[in-house]
Amino acid sequence: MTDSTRLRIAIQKSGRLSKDCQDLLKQLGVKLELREQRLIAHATNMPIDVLRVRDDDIPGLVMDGVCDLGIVGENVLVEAQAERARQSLPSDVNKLAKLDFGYCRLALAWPQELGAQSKQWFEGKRIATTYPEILSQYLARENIKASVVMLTGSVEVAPRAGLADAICDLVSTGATLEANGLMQGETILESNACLIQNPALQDDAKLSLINKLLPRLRGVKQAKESKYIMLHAPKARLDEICALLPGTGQPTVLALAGSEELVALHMVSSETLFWETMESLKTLGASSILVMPIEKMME
Ligand SMILES: Nc1ncnc2c1ncn2[C@@H]1O[C@H](COP(=O)(O)OP(=O)(O)OP(=O)(O)O)[C@@H](O)[C@H]1O
Ligand SMILES: O=P(O)(O)OC[C@H]1O[C@H](OP(=O)(O)OP(=O)(O)O)[C@H](O)[C@@H]1O
Ligand SMILES: [Mg+2]
Repeated sequence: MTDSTRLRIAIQKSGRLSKDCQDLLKQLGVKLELREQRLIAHATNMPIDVLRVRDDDIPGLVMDGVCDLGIVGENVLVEAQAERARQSLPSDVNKLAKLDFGYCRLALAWPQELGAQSKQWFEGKRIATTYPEILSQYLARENIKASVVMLTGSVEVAPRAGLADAICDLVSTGATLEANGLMQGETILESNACLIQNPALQDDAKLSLINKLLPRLRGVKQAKESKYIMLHAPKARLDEICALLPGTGQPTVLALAGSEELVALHMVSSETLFWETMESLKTLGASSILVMPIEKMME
């Protein structure tokens, strides 16, 4: 029996988003005992239950209020919203955050041997996809009359199998398209994993728990984008050195024992192109440069 007073979060059970979702919950301080066979995991330190389901089911579970929160790819969310709106089912969610994993794009592709094609080529063709709503909306927008062949997986084999002339599927590195002799065309949708909430949620205790988790989520994101930097710098070039390291707050400048010209500088920086920056710092006279990852941050 599940307890309806506990915040319910739906995540993908096994697939591309599962590990990132589990890691994120851990970084947010949610302690879970995940057992492979269990579809519900109870947090041991917060009133949170995690439901582990197929990703396609996540938007509906959140829209119907079965779960309060969900983590799902925007591709699946947009498709479910269009399908449910057409069936007059609840299709609203509050998008609380775009997450920094699950990046992919939904794109058109066709057999490589046909070479480059314009949009007009799709007229009268059969296009295989797992995203019939998004594809149909695109075709209507572009005024292309083509038929949509719905497949739940292995879409890339459809042209070779004679099921379709072209496909509309997810692409990340492009390796799957290449392996299947397909050429990538226009991107219809760019997608990331996102955190969604049931818009009708009114339970004060659950809302305040969400309001506690959201700053932590921002802290995790900010920590990933930041580095802690320690270096020795000539006093005379301190301003130039700091200018190379955009960051939060003021740097800490400490005296170095036995040195008149050098100081130690510690700071948090959002600079990411680190090898290039370190080389520029060296030419300004910096030495003993250490760059360290930050696990959590709260300003
Ligand atoms: N190659 C990729 N790189 C990054 N993210 C991806 C990639 N392919 C898919 N995704 C994202 O991850 C989500 C889950 O992908 P996955 O392939 O695990 O789904 P699935 O096979 O439909 O899983 P399920 O069994 O849960 O229905 C996709 O909806 C998309 O948002
Ligand atoms: O451009 P790429 O980096 O090759 O990634 C694209 C592939 O990744 C996803 O499938 P996944 O590998 O998750 O397998 P699935 O289709 O069995 O879910 C997607 O459906 C594509 O087939
Ligand atoms: Mg799925």
